[in-house]
Amino acid sequence: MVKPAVLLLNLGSPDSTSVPDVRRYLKEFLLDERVIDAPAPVRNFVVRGMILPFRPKRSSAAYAKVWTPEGSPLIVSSQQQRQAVDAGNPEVMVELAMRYGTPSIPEAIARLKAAGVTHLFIVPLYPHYAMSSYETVLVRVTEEIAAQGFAVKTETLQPFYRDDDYISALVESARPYLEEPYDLLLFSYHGIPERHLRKSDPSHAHCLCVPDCCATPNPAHATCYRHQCLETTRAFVEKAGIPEGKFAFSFQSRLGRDPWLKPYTDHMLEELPGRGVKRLRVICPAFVSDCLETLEEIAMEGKETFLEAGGEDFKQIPCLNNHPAWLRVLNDRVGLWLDSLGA
Ligand SMILES: C=CC1=C(C)c2cc3[nH]c(cc4nc(cc5[nH]c(cc1n2)c(C)c5CCC(=O)O)C(CCC(=O)O)=C4C)c(C)c3C=C
Ligand SMILES: [Fe+2]
Ligand SMILES: [Fe+2]
Repeated sequence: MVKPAVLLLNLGSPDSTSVPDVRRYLKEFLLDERVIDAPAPVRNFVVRGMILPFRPKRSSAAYAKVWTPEGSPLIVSSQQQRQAVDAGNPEVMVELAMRYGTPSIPEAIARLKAAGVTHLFIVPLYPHYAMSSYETVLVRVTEEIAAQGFAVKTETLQPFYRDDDYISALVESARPYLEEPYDLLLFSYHGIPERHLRKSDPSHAHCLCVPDCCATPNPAHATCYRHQCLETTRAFVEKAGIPEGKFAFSFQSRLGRDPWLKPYTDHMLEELPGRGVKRLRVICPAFVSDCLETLEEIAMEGKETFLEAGGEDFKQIPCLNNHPAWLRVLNDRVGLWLDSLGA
C-alpha cells in the first residue's frame, strides 16, 4: 500500500531571542561544513573563537526587533505553509522541519517512519540552489533517513527559480507595491561567498572563469546560485513588464572578509539616492518567508541607510509567506507528485 507524505524544509531560527538560544542556533548553523567551508580545525577556531563570543548578543538584539508573539517570523510563516499544504491534501501527512534548530529533521523523519510512510516528497523551501541552503538541507535529510533505517522512496522538488507559476505568484504578490509610483525596483538576494560558486560548478571551469559566465548557457547553471538569481530577476521583469533601467539586483547578508557575490545591497542602498533614485522598492526573492534578513536587515536597517543617504520613499515588498498564489503553487506541486504516484 502507498502511504505518501510531504516534508517541507527551511533554514530555521533560534528557539527564542535569548543570547544562549541564539548562540546554540548560530553554533549549529555556522559549524555546518557547507556554510563555513574551511577545513574543520579552521572552521572550529573561527566559529568558536571569533564568532560565537560576540555575534549572539548582536543577533539576539536583531531578532528581538522582528520576533512576534507566536515566535520567529520564519517559523510562523513556514507553519502556515505547512497548514495550507495539509489542508489542500487531507489524505497526505505533511511535516515541517528546519535545517537548524526546531522543529528538527530527526524528529520529523522519526514521525514519518513511525506512521509507515512509503513515499516522501521533499520540498526545500528555497527557489535557488546553494550549497549553504538547498544542498545542505537535502544532504541532512538523506543522512537522517539512512541513519534511522527508514525504507522510503523519495523525490525532491528541484530549485524553482524560473518556474512560471512561482514567478507569477511573485509578480502577483508584488503587484500592489509596483502600482504606486517608484524609481527603481531592487532585487536583493541573500549573498554567498564567491568561492561557493566555484565549488558548486562541477566543471570548475565555468562559474567566475568565463566572462559573463551566468549569461552563457552551461550545465553548471543547474547548481549556479548567481545564474539562478539572475534568471529569477529576468523572468520577473519580463512577466511584470518592468523596463530596462527601472530595476537592479544585489546580494545582501554577507559575513566575514572573503569576497561575496557583488554588488552588495548595503553599498547600493548608500549609492542609489546619489544616482537620482529617491523612491525605492526592494524585493527579496531568495526567501519564500519573511525572516530576520528581510524584516530587520532590509526593512529596518536598509531603509535607514537609504533614507540617510538622501532617499525619500523606501518599501520592502513582503515575501510570499502565505499569499494564496504561492500556496496554490505549493499545493499544485504536491498534486503533480501525487499524480505521478497514482495515489
Ligand atoms: C536564502 C538562502 C540562504 C543562503 C544561501 C544563506 C547563506 C548563508 N548564510 C550565512 C549566515 C547567516 N545567515 C543567517 C540568517 C539567514 N539566512 C537565511 C537564508 C540563507 N542563508 C535565512 C532565511 C536567514 C534568517 C533566519 C531567521 O531566523 O530569520 C544568519 C543568522 C542571523 C545573523 O546572525 O545574522 C547567519 C549568521 C552564511 C555564512 C551563508 C553562506 C555561506
Ligand atoms: Fe544566511
Ligand atoms: Fe555562473
